[in-house]
Amino acid sequence: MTPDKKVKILATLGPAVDGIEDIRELVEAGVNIFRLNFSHGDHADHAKRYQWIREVERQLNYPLGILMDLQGPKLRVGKFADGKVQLHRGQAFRLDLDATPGDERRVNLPHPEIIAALEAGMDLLLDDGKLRLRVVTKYSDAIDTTVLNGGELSDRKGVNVPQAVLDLSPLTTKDRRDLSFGLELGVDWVALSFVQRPQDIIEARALIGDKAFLMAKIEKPSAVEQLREIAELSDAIMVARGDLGVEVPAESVPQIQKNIITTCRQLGKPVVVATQMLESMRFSPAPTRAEVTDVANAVAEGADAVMLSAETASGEYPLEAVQMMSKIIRQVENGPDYQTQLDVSRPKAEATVSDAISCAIRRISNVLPVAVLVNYSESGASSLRAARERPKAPILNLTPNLQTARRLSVAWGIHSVVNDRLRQVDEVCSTALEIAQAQGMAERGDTLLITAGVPFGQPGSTNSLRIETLI
Ligand SMILES: Nc1ncnc2c1ncn2[C@@H]1O[C@H](COP(=O)(O)OP(=O)(O)OP(=O)(O)O)[C@@H](O)[C@H]1O
Ligand SMILES: CC(=O)C(=O)O
Ligand SMILES: [K+]
Ligand SMILES: [Mg+2]
Repeated sequence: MTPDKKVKILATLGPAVDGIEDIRELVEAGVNIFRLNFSHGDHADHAKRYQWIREVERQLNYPLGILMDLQGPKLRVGKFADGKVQLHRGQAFRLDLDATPGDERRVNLPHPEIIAALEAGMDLLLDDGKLRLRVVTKYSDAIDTTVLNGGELSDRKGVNVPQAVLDLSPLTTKDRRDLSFGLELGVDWVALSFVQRPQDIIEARALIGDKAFLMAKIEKPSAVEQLREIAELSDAIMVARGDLGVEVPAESVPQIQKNIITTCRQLGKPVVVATQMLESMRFSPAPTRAEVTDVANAVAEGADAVMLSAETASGEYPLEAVQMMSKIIRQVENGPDYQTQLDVSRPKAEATVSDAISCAIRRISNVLPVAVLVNYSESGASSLRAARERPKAPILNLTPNLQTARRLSVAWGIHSVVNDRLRQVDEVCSTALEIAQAQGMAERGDTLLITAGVPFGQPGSTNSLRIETLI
Protein backbone atom coordinates (compact mmCIF):
# COMPACT_ATOMS: atom_id res chain seq x y z
CA MET A 1 0.00 0.00 0.00
CA THR A 2 1.31 3.41 -0.99
CA PRO A 3 0.79 6.05 1.68
CA ASP A 4 -1.23 8.96 0.31
CA LYS A 5 -1.34 11.22 3.37
CA LYS A 6 0.96 12.16 6.24
CA VAL A 7 -1.55 12.69 9.03
CA LYS A 8 -2.67 9.37 10.45
CA ILE A 9 -6.14 8.08 11.29
CA LEU A 10 -6.88 6.28 14.55
CA ALA A 11 -10.23 4.46 14.40
CA THR A 12 -12.12 3.00 17.35
CA LEU A 13 -13.55 -0.48 16.85
CA GLY A 14 -16.94 -1.67 18.10
CA PRO A 15 -19.97 -3.55 16.81
CA ALA A 16 -20.21 -1.39 13.66
CA VAL A 17 -17.16 -3.10 12.15
CA ASP A 18 -17.63 -6.82 11.89
CA GLY A 19 -14.91 -8.95 10.41
CA ILE A 20 -11.72 -9.00 8.42
CA GLU A 21 -13.30 -7.60 5.24
CA ASP A 22 -14.63 -4.56 7.09
CA ILE A 23 -11.26 -3.90 8.70
CA ARG A 24 -9.47 -4.21 5.39
CA GLU A 25 -11.81 -1.67 3.80
CA LEU A 26 -11.09 0.77 6.62
CA VAL A 27 -7.34 0.33 6.20
CA GLU A 28 -7.58 0.79 2.45
CA ALA A 29 -9.59 3.95 3.13
CA GLY A 30 -6.82 5.33 5.36
CA VAL A 31 -6.85 3.89 8.90
CA ASN A 32 -3.32 3.46 10.30
CA ILE A 33 -4.03 2.43 13.87
CA PHE A 34 -7.05 0.95 15.67
CA ARG A 35 -8.34 1.69 19.16
CA LEU A 36 -9.82 -1.03 21.36
CA ASN A 37 -11.80 0.83 24.03
CA PHE A 38 -11.81 -1.23 27.22
CA SER A 39 -14.70 0.89 28.57
CA HIS A 40 -16.89 -1.30 26.37
CA GLY A 41 -17.03 -4.93 25.33
CA ASP A 42 -15.42 -7.98 26.94
CA HIS A 43 -12.02 -9.59 26.52
CA ALA A 44 -13.28 -12.04 23.92
CA ASP A 45 -14.52 -9.13 21.76
CA HIS A 46 -11.19 -7.36 21.97
CA ALA A 47 -9.22 -10.52 21.24
CA LYS A 48 -11.35 -11.21 18.17
CA ARG A 49 -10.79 -7.68 16.83
CA TYR A 50 -7.09 -7.92 17.60
CA GLN A 51 -6.81 -11.05 15.47
CA TRP A 52 -8.76 -9.47 12.61
CA ILE A 53 -6.38 -6.51 12.52
CA ARG A 54 -3.31 -8.75 12.51
CA GLU A 55 -4.81 -10.80 9.70
CA VAL A 56 -5.39 -7.67 7.59
CA GLU A 57 -1.86 -6.50 8.40
CA ARG A 58 -0.58 -9.79 7.04
CA GLN A 59 -2.79 -9.74 3.96
CA LEU A 60 -1.81 -6.18 3.00
CA ASN A 61 1.77 -6.48 4.25
CA TYR A 62 1.26 -3.10 5.89
CA PRO A 63 2.10 -2.45 9.55
CA LEU A 64 -0.94 -1.49 11.64
CA GLY A 65 -0.96 -0.16 15.19
CA ILE A 66 -3.28 -1.43 17.92
CA LEU A 67 -4.00 0.81 20.89
CA MET A 68 -5.79 -0.37 24.02
CA ASP A 69 -7.60 2.46 25.78
CA LEU A 70 -8.06 1.73 29.47
CA GLN A 71 -11.27 2.82 31.14
CA GLY A 72 -9.48 4.53 34.01
CA PRO A 73 -11.14 5.85 37.17
CA LYS A 74 -14.36 7.00 35.54
CA LEU A 75 -16.64 7.89 38.47
CA ARG A 76 -20.29 6.95 38.37
CA VAL A 77 -23.40 7.35 40.55
CA GLY A 78 -25.28 4.24 41.69
CA LYS A 79 -28.76 3.11 40.68
CA PHE A 80 -32.23 4.57 41.24
CA ALA A 81 -35.33 2.71 42.45
CA ASP A 82 -37.10 3.75 39.25
CA GLY A 83 -34.04 3.76 36.99
CA LYS A 84 -34.01 7.55 36.78
CA VAL A 85 -35.14 10.79 38.42
CA GLN A 86 -35.73 14.40 37.37
CA LEU A 87 -33.64 16.97 39.23
CA HIS A 88 -34.78 20.59 39.28
CA ARG A 89 -32.75 23.78 39.58
CA GLY A 90 -32.51 24.98 43.18
CA GLN A 91 -33.47 21.72 44.89
CA ALA A 92 -31.31 19.90 47.44
CA PHE A 93 -29.75 16.57 46.47
CA ARG A 94 -27.55 14.28 48.56
CA LEU A 95 -24.82 11.87 47.40
CA ASP A 96 -23.79 9.25 49.95
CA LEU A 97 -22.13 5.91 50.57
CA ASP A 98 -25.45 4.13 51.16
CA ALA A 99 -25.82 1.45 48.48
CA THR A 100 -29.64 1.36 48.56
CA PRO A 101 -31.35 2.61 45.36
CA GLY A 102 -31.73 6.36 45.01
CA ASP A 103 -34.72 8.71 44.61
CA GLU A 104 -35.39 12.44 44.05
CA ARG A 105 -33.52 13.36 47.24
CA ARG A 106 -30.40 11.18 47.20
CA VAL A 107 -28.30 8.63 45.35
CA ASN A 108 -25.31 6.43 46.08
CA LEU A 109 -21.85 7.72 45.15
CA PRO A 110 -19.75 4.60 45.75
CA HIS A 111 -16.42 6.45 45.90
CA PRO A 112 -15.38 7.44 49.46
CA GLU A 113 -12.24 9.05 48.01
CA ILE A 114 -14.28 11.60 46.03
CA ILE A 115 -16.37 12.46 49.04
CA ALA A 116 -13.12 12.96 50.94
CA ALA A 117 -11.72 15.25 48.23
CA LEU A 118 -14.81 17.45 47.91
CA GLU A 119 -15.27 20.79 49.65
CA ALA A 120 -18.17 23.19 49.92
CA GLY A 121 -18.36 25.36 46.80
CA MET A 122 -17.05 22.69 44.40
CA ASP A 123 -19.18 21.52 41.48
CA LEU A 124 -19.99 18.00 40.36
CA LEU A 125 -20.83 17.47 36.70
CA LEU A 126 -23.03 14.52 35.86
CA ASP A 127 -23.79 12.74 32.60
CA ASP A 128 -21.06 14.41 30.48
CA GLY A 129 -21.75 17.78 32.05
CA LYS A 130 -25.48 17.91 31.40
CA LEU A 131 -26.25 18.32 35.13
CA ARG A 132 -24.35 20.47 37.62
CA LEU A 133 -24.52 20.17 41.43
CA ARG A 134 -22.75 22.48 43.90
CA VAL A 135 -21.49 21.10 47.21
CA VAL A 136 -23.09 22.89 50.18
CA THR A 137 -22.08 20.70 53.13
CA LYS A 138 -19.67 17.85 53.45
CA TYR A 139 -19.92 14.97 55.97
CA SER A 140 -17.62 11.99 56.39
CA ASP A 141 -19.98 9.71 54.44
CA ALA A 142 -22.11 12.08 52.36
CA ILE A 143 -22.36 15.46 50.67
CA ASP A 144 -25.33 17.77 50.40
CA THR A 145 -25.60 19.71 47.15
CA THR A 146 -27.79 22.27 45.44
CA VAL A 147 -28.83 21.56 41.86
CA LEU A 148 -27.53 24.32 39.57
CA ASN A 149 -28.45 22.68 36.26
CA GLY A 150 -31.20 20.08 36.49
CA GLY A 151 -32.35 17.36 34.15
CA GLU A 152 -32.81 13.64 34.03
CA LEU A 153 -30.34 11.54 35.98
CA SER A 154 -30.37 7.81 35.38
CA ASP A 155 -28.50 4.74 36.67
CA ARG A 156 -24.71 4.68 36.60
CA LYS A 157 -24.18 8.05 34.90
CA GLY A 158 -20.65 9.45 34.95
CA VAL A 159 -19.50 12.05 37.48
CA ASN A 160 -16.74 14.59 36.81
CA VAL A 161 -15.22 16.76 39.53
CA PRO A 162 -13.02 19.22 37.65
CA GLN A 163 -11.91 21.24 40.68
CA ALA A 164 -10.63 18.37 42.80
CA VAL A 165 -7.37 16.47 42.50
CA LEU A 166 -8.59 13.03 43.48
CA ASP A 167 -6.49 10.57 45.33
CA LEU A 168 -7.15 7.90 42.74
CA SER A 169 -4.68 5.70 40.98
CA PRO A 170 -5.19 6.13 37.23
CA LEU A 171 -5.22 2.33 37.10
CA THR A 172 -8.24 0.66 38.71
CA THR A 173 -8.45 -3.05 39.47
CA LYS A 174 -10.30 -3.52 36.18
CA ASP A 175 -7.59 -1.55 34.36
CA ARG A 176 -4.87 -3.77 35.78
CA ARG A 177 -6.71 -6.90 34.68
CA ASP A 178 -7.37 -5.41 31.24
CA LEU A 179 -3.76 -4.26 30.94
CA SER A 180 -2.26 -7.67 31.54
CA PHE A 181 -4.74 -9.14 29.08
CA GLY A 182 -3.89 -6.53 26.44
CA LEU A 183 -0.14 -6.84 26.88
CA GLU A 184 -0.44 -10.60 26.62
CA LEU A 185 -2.40 -10.13 23.40
CA GLY A 186 0.39 -7.90 22.07
CA VAL A 187 -1.06 -4.39 21.80
CA ASP A 188 1.39 -1.76 20.58
CA TRP A 189 0.04 1.17 22.58
CA VAL A 190 -1.67 1.64 25.92
CA ALA A 191 -3.74 4.81 26.43
CA LEU A 192 -4.06 5.96 30.01
CA SER A 193 -7.35 7.73 30.85
CA PHE A 194 -7.78 10.60 33.36
CA VAL A 195 -4.08 11.16 33.94
CA GLN A 196 -3.76 13.71 36.75
CA ARG A 197 -0.04 13.98 37.41
CA PRO A 198 3.36 12.93 36.04
CA GLN A 199 3.57 10.24 38.72
CA ASP A 200 0.61 8.48 37.07
CA ILE A 201 2.74 7.89 33.99
CA ILE A 202 5.65 6.61 36.04
CA GLU A 203 3.36 4.10 37.78
CA ALA A 204 1.83 2.89 34.52
CA ARG A 205 5.27 2.60 32.92
CA ALA A 206 6.42 0.41 35.78
CA LEU A 207 3.63 -2.05 34.93
CA ILE A 208 3.97 -1.86 31.16
CA GLY A 209 7.76 -1.84 30.88
CA ASP A 210 8.84 -1.91 27.25
CA LYS A 211 6.00 -4.19 26.17
CA ALA A 212 4.04 -1.28 24.69
CA PHE A 213 4.27 2.46 24.14
CA LEU A 214 2.27 4.69 26.44
CA MET A 215 -0.16 7.42 25.38
CA ALA A 216 -1.35 9.88 28.03
CA LYS A 217 -4.92 11.12 27.55
CA ILE A 218 -5.26 14.75 28.51
CA GLU A 219 -8.77 15.11 29.91
CA LYS A 220 -8.20 16.62 33.39
CA PRO A 221 -7.31 20.24 34.19
CA SER A 222 -4.40 19.11 36.37
CA ALA A 223 -2.96 17.23 33.37
CA VAL A 224 -3.28 20.37 31.25
CA GLU A 225 -1.32 22.28 33.90
CA GLN A 226 1.46 19.70 34.00
CA LEU A 227 1.38 18.89 30.32
CA ARG A 228 5.06 19.30 29.61
CA GLU A 229 6.23 16.91 32.31
CA ILE A 230 3.53 14.40 31.41
CA ALA A 231 4.44 14.56 27.72
CA GLU A 232 8.14 14.14 28.49
CA LEU A 233 7.36 10.91 30.37
CA SER A 234 4.93 9.57 27.72
CA ASP A 235 5.44 8.27 24.19
CA ALA A 236 2.46 10.21 22.85
CA ILE A 237 -0.44 12.41 23.92
CA MET A 238 -4.15 12.31 23.14
CA VAL A 239 -6.29 15.45 23.33
CA ALA A 240 -9.33 13.61 24.76
CA ARG A 241 -11.84 16.38 24.10
CA GLY A 242 -14.88 14.42 25.34
CA ASP A 243 -14.06 14.42 29.03
CA LEU A 244 -11.79 17.47 28.69
CA GLY A 245 -14.77 19.54 27.51
CA VAL A 246 -16.63 18.61 30.71
CA GLU A 247 -13.68 19.12 33.03
CA VAL A 248 -12.84 22.58 31.66
CA PRO A 249 -15.25 25.07 30.02
CA ALA A 250 -15.96 23.78 26.51
CA GLU A 251 -14.90 27.12 25.02
CA SER A 252 -11.36 26.70 26.31
CA VAL A 253 -10.86 23.34 24.53
CA PRO A 254 -9.69 24.82 21.18
CA GLN A 255 -6.91 26.83 22.83
CA ILE A 256 -5.85 23.88 24.98
CA GLN A 257 -5.76 21.71 21.85
CA LYS A 258 -3.45 24.22 20.13
CA ASN A 259 -1.15 24.43 23.16
CA ILE A 260 -0.95 20.66 23.50
CA ILE A 261 -0.07 20.27 19.82
CA THR A 262 2.64 22.93 20.08
CA THR A 263 4.18 21.35 23.18
CA CYS A 264 4.14 17.88 21.67
CA ARG A 265 5.77 19.10 18.48
CA GLN A 266 8.53 20.75 20.48
CA LEU A 267 9.17 17.49 22.28
CA GLY A 268 8.81 15.36 19.17
CA LYS A 269 6.00 13.32 20.75
CA PRO A 270 3.12 12.24 18.52
CA VAL A 271 -0.18 13.97 19.34
CA VAL A 272 -3.68 12.69 18.54
CA VAL A 273 -6.76 14.93 18.40
CA ALA A 274 -9.81 12.93 19.49
CA THR A 275 -13.57 12.90 19.96
CA GLN A 276 -16.59 14.19 18.08
CA MET A 277 -14.54 14.93 14.98
CA LEU A 278 -17.22 13.69 12.56
CA GLU A 279 -19.85 12.98 15.21
CA SER A 280 -22.90 13.52 13.00
CA MET A 281 -21.65 10.75 10.69
CA ARG A 282 -22.87 8.23 13.28
CA PHE A 283 -26.28 8.64 11.65
CA SER A 284 -25.56 10.51 8.44
CA PRO A 285 -23.37 9.68 5.43
CA ALA A 286 -22.25 13.33 5.24
CA PRO A 287 -20.62 15.40 7.99
CA THR A 288 -21.51 18.96 8.97
CA ARG A 289 -19.38 21.82 7.64
CA ALA A 290 -18.28 22.52 11.19
CA GLU A 291 -16.96 18.97 11.59
CA VAL A 292 -15.06 19.12 8.30
CA THR A 293 -13.52 22.38 9.48
CA ASP A 294 -12.61 20.84 12.85
CA VAL A 295 -10.69 17.98 11.20
CA ALA A 296 -9.02 20.40 8.77
CA ASN A 297 -7.97 22.68 11.62
CA ALA A 298 -6.44 19.84 13.63
CA VAL A 299 -4.43 18.86 10.55
CA ALA A 300 -3.36 22.45 9.88
CA GLU A 301 -2.30 22.86 13.52
CA GLY A 302 0.20 20.05 13.00
CA ALA A 303 -1.45 17.06 14.71
CA ASP A 304 0.08 13.65 14.02
CA ALA A 305 -3.25 11.85 13.98
CA VAL A 306 -6.98 12.40 14.19
CA MET A 307 -9.35 9.95 15.84
CA LEU A 308 -12.77 8.50 15.09
CA SER A 309 -14.79 7.21 18.08
CA ALA A 310 -18.46 6.26 17.84
CA GLU A 311 -18.32 7.11 14.12
CA THR A 312 -16.48 3.84 13.48
CA ALA A 313 -17.33 1.95 16.72
CA SER A 314 -21.10 2.07 16.67
CA GLY A 315 -22.10 4.40 13.83
CA GLU A 316 -23.98 3.55 10.66
CA TYR A 317 -21.28 4.86 8.29
CA PRO A 318 -17.86 3.76 9.53
CA LEU A 319 -16.32 3.44 6.04
CA GLU A 320 -17.73 6.76 4.86
CA ALA A 321 -16.36 8.44 8.00
CA VAL A 322 -12.83 7.16 7.30
CA GLN A 323 -13.07 8.08 3.62
CA MET A 324 -14.24 11.57 4.54
CA MET A 325 -11.45 12.01 7.07
CA SER A 326 -8.85 10.92 4.50
CA LYS A 327 -10.23 13.36 1.96
CA ILE A 328 -10.10 16.26 4.41
CA ILE A 329 -6.54 15.38 5.42
CA ARG A 330 -5.32 15.15 1.83
CA GLN A 331 -7.04 18.39 0.91
CA VAL A 332 -5.26 20.31 3.69
CA GLU A 333 -1.90 18.61 3.12
CA ASN A 334 -1.99 19.42 -0.59
CA GLY A 335 -3.21 22.96 -0.03
CA PRO A 336 -0.97 25.97 -0.50
CA ASP A 337 -0.60 26.91 3.18
CA TYR A 338 0.06 23.62 4.93
CA GLN A 339 3.83 23.47 4.56
CA THR A 340 4.23 27.19 5.24
CA GLN A 341 2.14 26.90 8.40
CA LEU A 342 4.18 23.94 9.63
CA ASP A 343 7.43 25.74 8.80
CA VAL A 344 6.41 28.83 10.75
CA SER A 345 5.60 26.75 13.83
CA ARG A 346 8.59 24.44 13.51
CA PRO A 347 10.30 23.81 16.85
CA LYS A 348 13.89 24.92 17.25
CA ALA A 349 16.57 22.36 16.48
CA GLU A 350 18.67 21.19 19.41
CA ALA A 351 22.47 20.96 19.30
CA THR A 352 22.52 17.28 18.34
CA VAL A 353 23.84 15.41 15.33
CA SER A 354 20.39 14.15 14.36
CA ASP A 355 18.84 17.63 14.47
CA ALA A 356 21.78 18.94 12.45
CA ILE A 357 21.03 16.32 9.81
CA SER A 358 17.38 17.33 9.83
CA CYS A 359 18.39 20.94 9.16
CA ALA A 360 20.60 19.77 6.30
CA ILE A 361 17.69 17.81 4.86
CA ARG A 362 15.59 20.96 4.87
CA ARG A 363 18.28 22.93 3.00
CA ILE A 364 18.77 20.15 0.47
CA SER A 365 15.02 19.94 -0.10
CA ASN A 366 15.03 23.61 -1.11
CA VAL A 367 17.60 22.88 -3.83
CA LEU A 368 16.63 19.38 -5.02
CA PRO A 369 13.12 17.98 -5.38
CA VAL A 370 13.39 15.24 -2.76
CA ALA A 371 10.82 12.45 -3.23
CA VAL A 372 11.41 10.43 -0.06
CA LEU A 373 13.45 10.61 3.12
CA VAL A 374 14.62 7.15 4.04
CA ASN A 375 15.73 6.54 7.59
CA TYR A 376 17.00 3.32 9.06
CA SER A 377 15.89 2.97 12.67
CA GLU A 378 15.60 0.06 15.06
CA SER A 379 13.75 1.78 17.89
CA GLY A 380 12.05 4.37 15.69
CA ALA A 381 13.45 7.25 17.75
CA SER A 382 15.36 8.84 14.89
CA SER A 383 12.41 8.59 12.51
CA LEU A 384 10.23 10.31 15.10
CA ARG A 385 12.87 13.00 15.38
CA ALA A 386 12.76 13.45 11.61
CA ALA A 387 8.95 13.64 11.69
CA ARG A 388 9.18 16.41 14.28
CA GLU A 389 10.54 18.60 11.47
CA ARG A 390 7.39 17.99 9.41
CA PRO A 391 9.46 17.67 6.20
CA LYS A 392 7.92 18.11 2.78
CA ALA A 393 8.82 14.59 1.64
CA PRO A 394 7.34 11.50 3.32
CA ILE A 395 9.57 9.47 5.62
CA LEU A 396 10.22 5.84 4.74
CA ASN A 397 11.23 4.17 8.00
CA LEU A 398 13.21 1.00 7.41
CA THR A 399 13.36 -1.11 10.51
CA PRO A 400 14.22 -4.70 11.36
CA ASN A 401 11.66 -4.52 14.13
CA LEU A 402 7.94 -5.15 13.46
CA GLN A 403 7.04 -3.68 16.84
CA THR A 404 8.72 -0.39 15.89
CA ALA A 405 6.81 -0.30 12.62
CA ARG A 406 3.51 -0.83 14.42
CA ARG A 407 4.24 1.77 17.09
CA LEU A 408 5.14 4.43 14.52
CA SER A 409 1.79 3.95 12.79
CA VAL A 410 0.46 6.88 14.82
CA ALA A 411 3.26 9.29 13.89
CA TRP A 412 3.04 12.03 11.29
CA GLY A 413 4.46 11.25 7.84
CA ILE A 414 6.17 7.96 8.68
CA HIS A 415 5.62 4.90 6.52
CA SER A 416 7.42 1.86 7.91
CA VAL A 417 8.69 -1.17 6.10
CA VAL A 418 10.14 -4.08 8.02
CA ASN A 419 13.37 -5.34 6.59
CA ASP A 420 15.99 -7.32 8.41
CA ARG A 421 18.54 -7.83 5.66
CA LEU A 422 20.30 -4.50 6.15
CA ARG A 423 23.76 -4.72 7.57
CA GLN A 424 25.87 -2.05 5.91
CA VAL A 425 25.33 1.42 4.57
CA ASP A 426 25.60 0.32 0.96
CA GLU A 427 22.91 -2.23 1.56
CA VAL A 428 20.72 0.41 3.12
CA CYS A 429 21.07 2.55 0.01
CA SER A 430 20.32 -0.13 -2.54
CA THR A 431 17.57 -1.61 -0.38
CA ALA A 432 16.10 1.83 0.26
CA LEU A 433 15.87 2.57 -3.46
CA GLU A 434 14.31 -0.81 -4.11
CA ILE A 435 11.76 -0.51 -1.33
CA ALA A 436 10.83 3.10 -2.09
CA GLN A 437 10.10 2.07 -5.66
CA ALA A 438 8.22 -1.08 -4.67
CA GLN A 439 6.11 0.95 -2.23
CA GLY A 440 5.18 3.36 -4.99
CA MET A 441 6.86 6.24 -3.17
CA ALA A 442 9.52 6.97 -5.80
CA GLU A 443 10.14 6.46 -9.49
CA ARG A 444 13.11 6.62 -11.85
CA GLY A 445 14.88 9.96 -11.73
CA ASP A 446 13.69 10.78 -8.21
CA THR A 447 16.07 12.00 -5.53
CA LEU A 448 16.08 10.18 -2.18
CA LEU A 449 17.81 11.27 1.00
CA ILE A 450 18.99 8.35 3.06
CA THR A 451 19.94 8.68 6.72
CA ALA A 452 21.27 6.09 9.12
CA GLY A 453 23.44 5.69 12.18
CA VAL A 454 26.73 3.99 11.35
CA PRO A 455 28.21 1.66 12.24
CA PHE A 456 25.10 -0.48 12.30
CA GLY A 457 23.98 -2.55 15.21
CA GLN A 458 25.18 0.05 17.72
CA PRO A 459 22.57 2.11 19.43
CA GLY A 460 23.00 5.80 18.82
CA SER A 461 21.64 8.60 16.79
CA THR A 462 21.63 9.12 13.08
CA ASN A 463 24.97 10.42 11.86
CA SER A 464 25.09 9.98 8.10
CA LEU A 465 23.23 11.42 5.15
CA ARG A 466 23.42 10.24 1.53
CA ILE A 467 21.83 11.66 -1.57
CA GLU A 468 20.83 9.02 -4.12
CA THR A 469 19.01 9.15 -7.43
CA LEU A 470 16.81 6.32 -8.49
CA ILE A 471 18.02 5.12 -11.90
N1 LIG B 1 -16.57 -1.88 21.88
C1 LIG B 1 -17.73 -1.22 21.88
N2 LIG B 1 -18.88 -1.87 22.05
C2 LIG B 1 -20.06 -1.23 22.04
N3 LIG B 1 -20.20 0.09 21.88
C3 LIG B 1 -19.10 0.80 21.72
C4 LIG B 1 -17.79 0.19 21.72
N4 LIG B 1 -16.91 1.16 21.58
C5 LIG B 1 -17.59 2.31 21.50
N5 LIG B 1 -18.91 2.10 21.56
C6 LIG B 1 -19.97 3.10 21.47
O1 LIG B 1 -19.48 4.29 20.87
C7 LIG B 1 -19.57 5.39 21.77
C8 LIG B 1 -18.38 6.32 21.63
O2 LIG B 1 -17.19 5.60 21.71
P1 LIG B 1 -16.00 6.03 22.64
O3 LIG B 1 -14.93 5.04 22.38
O4 LIG B 1 -15.69 7.47 22.46
O5 LIG B 1 -16.58 5.73 24.09
P2 LIG B 1 -16.96 6.53 25.42
O6 LIG B 1 -18.12 5.85 26.04
O7 LIG B 1 -17.06 7.96 25.11
O8 LIG B 1 -15.80 6.13 26.35
P3 LIG B 1 -14.45 6.78 26.86
O9 LIG B 1 -14.81 7.97 27.69
O10 LIG B 1 -13.92 5.64 27.64
O11 LIG B 1 -13.65 7.10 25.64
C9 LIG B 1 -19.70 4.75 23.15
O12 LIG B 1 -20.32 5.58 24.08
C10 LIG B 1 -20.48 3.50 22.85
O13 LIG B 1 -21.86 3.78 22.78
C1 LIG C 1 -11.35 9.71 24.06
C2 LIG C 1 -11.80 10.12 25.39
O1 LIG C 1 -11.66 9.42 26.36
C3 LIG C 1 -12.43 11.41 25.54
O2 LIG C 1 -12.49 12.18 24.58
O3 LIG C 1 -12.85 11.72 26.66
K1 LIG D 1 -11.60 4.51 27.66
MG1 LIG E 1 -12.48 10.23 28.12
